[in-house]
Amino acid sequence: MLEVKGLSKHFGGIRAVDNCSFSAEKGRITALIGPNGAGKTTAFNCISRTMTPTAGEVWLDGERIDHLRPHRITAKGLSRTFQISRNLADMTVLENVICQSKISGWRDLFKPAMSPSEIDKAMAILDFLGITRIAHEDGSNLSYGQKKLMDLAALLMSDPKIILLDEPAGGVNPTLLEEIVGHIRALNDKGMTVLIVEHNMELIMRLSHRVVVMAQGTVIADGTPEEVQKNPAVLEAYLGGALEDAA
Ligand SMILES: Nc1ncnc2c1ncn2[C@@H]1O[C@H](COP(=O)(O)OP(=O)(O)OP(=O)(O)O)[C@@H](O)[C@H]1O
Repeated sequence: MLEVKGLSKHFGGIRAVDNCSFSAEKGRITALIGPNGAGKTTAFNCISRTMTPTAGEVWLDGERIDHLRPHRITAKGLSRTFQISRNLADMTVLENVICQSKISGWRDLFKPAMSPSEIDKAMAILDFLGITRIAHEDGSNLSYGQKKLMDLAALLMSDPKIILLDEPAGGVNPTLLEEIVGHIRALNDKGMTVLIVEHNMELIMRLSHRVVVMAQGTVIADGTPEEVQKNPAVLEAYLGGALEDAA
């Protein structure tokens, strides 16, 4: 279980994340939603320690992890994707998957580029995601959606027990979106804990077991998809009524 306690990240006078507490239960899919600028990505950055929090604690399976460096957090079993796909220039998908998964600790940079066991593992992951056909494609030739799948493959190389997905469906066509949903479900069925930031409300409402809602840096609601959809504070935060439309 991932527990976030009193997490804050301030940028000068901007309280991007302000005393937030929530958890992602083991084996469940938890969504972190909220309007633009609510602080979701900043919270992800603090949890995965790509940013140093101003205050607060992050616990993973009873162990405090907020003081650890990102590669140590990955080694503890927490991995994340980024909103913008990361793609290493002039590398194939297979090379990207292996190398991206290595950019976690500087010592790894001195290991041989790709060991046979890593290639086997990466190919098995590409197979699971149904993208072995693009294994030897140049990463820069991929569609936006294929890059999202490549990122997911790189994430799985570290054998995570919890994955943080930052907008996995953003900018993806409807067919691929269903594929990505299927993969997230399949991973969750295998016991993987998922914390997901996503703007696609319809997707969030049918995929998540639990939804945490942020607005202006704070948690304003936390409950089942049905509960948060009816919550007046949530509807107020989404002034356009996007949640009602998704219901
Ligand atoms: N490095 C930074 N320096 C200053 N302000 C920042 C920085 N990163 C984020 N912010 C501000 O913090 C607030 C929260 O941003 P954040 O990106 O975490 O929100 P979000 O909920 O992920 O938004 P979106 O859904 O649009 O991606 C915003 O006001 C943003 O402008």
